[in-house]
Amino acid sequence: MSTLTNYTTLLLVVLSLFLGQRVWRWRRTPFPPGPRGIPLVGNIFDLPKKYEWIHWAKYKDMYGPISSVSVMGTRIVLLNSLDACIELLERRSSIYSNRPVLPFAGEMIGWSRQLILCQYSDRFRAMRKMLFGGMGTKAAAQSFVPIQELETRYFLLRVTNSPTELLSNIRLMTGAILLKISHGYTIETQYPDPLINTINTAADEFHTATQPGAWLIDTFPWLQYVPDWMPGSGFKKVAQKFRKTLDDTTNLPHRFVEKSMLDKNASPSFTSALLSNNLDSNEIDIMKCASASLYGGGTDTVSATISAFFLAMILYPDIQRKAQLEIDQVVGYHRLPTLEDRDQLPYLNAVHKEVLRWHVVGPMGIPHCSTTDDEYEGYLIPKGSLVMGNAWQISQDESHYSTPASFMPERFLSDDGHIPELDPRRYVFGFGRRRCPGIELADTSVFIAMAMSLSVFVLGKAKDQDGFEITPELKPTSGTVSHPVSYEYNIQPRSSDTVILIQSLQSEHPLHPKSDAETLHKLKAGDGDS
Ligand code: HEM
Repeated sequence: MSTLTNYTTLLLVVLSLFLGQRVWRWRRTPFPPGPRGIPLVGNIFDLPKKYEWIHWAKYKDMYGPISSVSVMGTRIVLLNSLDACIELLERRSSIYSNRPVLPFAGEMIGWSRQLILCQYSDRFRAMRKMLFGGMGTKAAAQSFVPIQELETRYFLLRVTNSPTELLSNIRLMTGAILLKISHGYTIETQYPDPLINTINTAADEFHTATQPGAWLIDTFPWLQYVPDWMPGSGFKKVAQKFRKTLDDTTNLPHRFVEKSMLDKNASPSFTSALLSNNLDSNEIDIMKCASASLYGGGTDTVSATISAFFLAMILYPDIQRKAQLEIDQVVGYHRLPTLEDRDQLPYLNAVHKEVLRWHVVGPMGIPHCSTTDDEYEGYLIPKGSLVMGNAWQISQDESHYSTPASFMPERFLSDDGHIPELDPRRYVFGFGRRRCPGIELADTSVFIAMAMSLSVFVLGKAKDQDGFEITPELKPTSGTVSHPVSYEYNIQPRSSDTVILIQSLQSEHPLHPKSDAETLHKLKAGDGDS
């Protein structure tokens, strides 16, 4: 008994010393600098309403590469240098790989089961492992190149037939590629595809559900337990509706693959490859969410990058011509370029990098969340902080880039002893264990679209009613994924040779391949009956 008391006393002494030391540290170590907040709500009025990355980048001049604000008790840490991003989000990734807990979007609707909001856990690791094995390496991604090349050919045909629909056709191509890769699903191109409609609705609902401050339950999580009949509990109905859409985006395409495999007509895909491995029910659930993350993570980002590429070609016709000349010299005039030509197209590779740097489509990435207290450069980063790396700031950093405001692919070439500047793929895909799992697919999809499009089209400025050229501008939209605001353009076949080349595609590929929309409709209807 007395030994027990001694142990207890010892334990209490150690515990109080430990706590005392922590409180002492907390008192002594300041948070990363930032503007002074007001009681209770903190810096809520310092949060930017748009162009977050430009707003936060100004903090670098004011406070240095690491700064912070506090909103309703949560510390938001802003990293405005590549070194800080690498040190915290990569070298210390065991601490900085969580995502914020969002009671409404994450728990009530179910987004925390999907990769994007999944906590750093076994489920997260299992999803990332499946994605890495299925497409994370160059060799794995290689197996999807035929799909990317075929869908890009369809894109060329569609743009030729309806040149005013360039931007919507970019999105159609990207969606078609990703659903073919994830589930072997062929989208409908003549009327709105039912699967794409459902996924787009889920994306809109995600946006609504994750609006900061829009849902009281995110501040007071106990509200989820209020009974349905209570006034003010309408958010529960909204959550139920959004949850159904989210479940559909995960379950419907999965059932489509199961049915195609049973009918022995499944196209090879990420899902069908994993399903052949006799997974248990937990692994199947994880795999469904991993597959669903491909369209969700890839469509907007890849479309925005390709759209920025076309805009750059309109604004910089000399660069367009130089890239076309390089393609002509390597590929000739009688076939389309393929991914195999890539190593022989250094200038086009440089244009690709410059597009990624010129318009950073995920300028602030997705917030990481820290799981323990940490100290960096003499500042305390408390557990539960949201940590964001400003990729846009890095893209404009003069210590990495000469004249960063200019569109200058040459900066990435190694001709005549020139040392290439920092490859933007180092930071535009995020950092550490949360780094984008679709890098390889994004890299090849964008390159193929650039090479094939430049080989057959010439991009130029549109003209107004009086015949004057309209010069578009790069105006990014705000938000997690930033698109160039839509712009005017003129797109034409490059020459009579390219007209013949495009016509030959028409005879090789039907413009409207038979889609899987009908099967999906049936699966959806069956779902309604059950
Ligand atoms: C140019 C195209 C793309 C860009 C610029 C991009 C960028 C990013 C960035 C910045 C992140 C956040 C990383 C972080 O938190 O540190 C991310 C995450 C993610 N990306 Fe991409 N991405 C692109 C294409 C793709 C593609 C093609 C896919 C799927 C095939 C994809 C799937 C995802 C997923 C699922 C996540 C969440 C990862 C996680 O939370 O663990 N992305 N991406």
